[in-house]
Amino acid sequence: MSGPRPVVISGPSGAGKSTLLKKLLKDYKGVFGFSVSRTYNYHFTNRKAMQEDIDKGEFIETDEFSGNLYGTSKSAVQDVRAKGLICILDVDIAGVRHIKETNLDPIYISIQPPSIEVLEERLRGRATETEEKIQSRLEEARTDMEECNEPGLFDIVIVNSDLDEAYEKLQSVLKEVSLKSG
Ligand SMILES: Nc1ncnc2c1ncn2[C@@H]1O[C@H](COP(=O)(O)OP(=O)(O)OP(=O)(O)O)[C@@H](O)[C@H]1O
Repeated sequence: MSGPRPVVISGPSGAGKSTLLKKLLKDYKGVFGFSVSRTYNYHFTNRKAMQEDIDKGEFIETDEFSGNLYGTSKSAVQDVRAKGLICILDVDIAGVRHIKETNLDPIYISIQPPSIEVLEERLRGRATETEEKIQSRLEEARTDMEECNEPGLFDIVIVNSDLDEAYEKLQSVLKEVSLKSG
């Protein structure tokens, strides 16, 4: 498969994934791409077709919302790659494990907060979540912070303490493994 390898970005909510990705997209315009999610509504035949594709393992992630099924298919990721763009996949750790079972061969990067306390501050500072949501995110973060060090799961774990330093690291990892291969 020609084209640059996709990049998986994972890590707890509030660790700084969007902040880092935003900088990356601004500094490297036209280098990155996102796979377009396919949406199937409640219409029976569409939904059935999507379910069949899910059963065949064609999707790397799916979600259901208001009776609609959403998903990112493997072919959508390959389409981005075929265009010579680095496909960014922002997924949770379950998504990482799922992608490992495919032949997509991405680079796996985990973005971690320096500590759970700092993460909590950032989540509160962002002021986008209810208290209940903050608590459930912190709970999920504890698991994520442990699992990210599992041998072989991520190619690199970047601790986002100082934003500029974390961004430098992210760029250098991408330059080493992906930015050059397009
Ligand atoms: N290095 C940093 N130092 C201080 N604040 C930071 C740093 N990185 C990100 N932040 C701030 O922390 C908050 C959470 O960051 P961000 O929204 O990028 O997280 P995220 O990982 O994308 O979360 P989600 O998965 O919920 O989208 C934001 O308000 C952001 O401005």
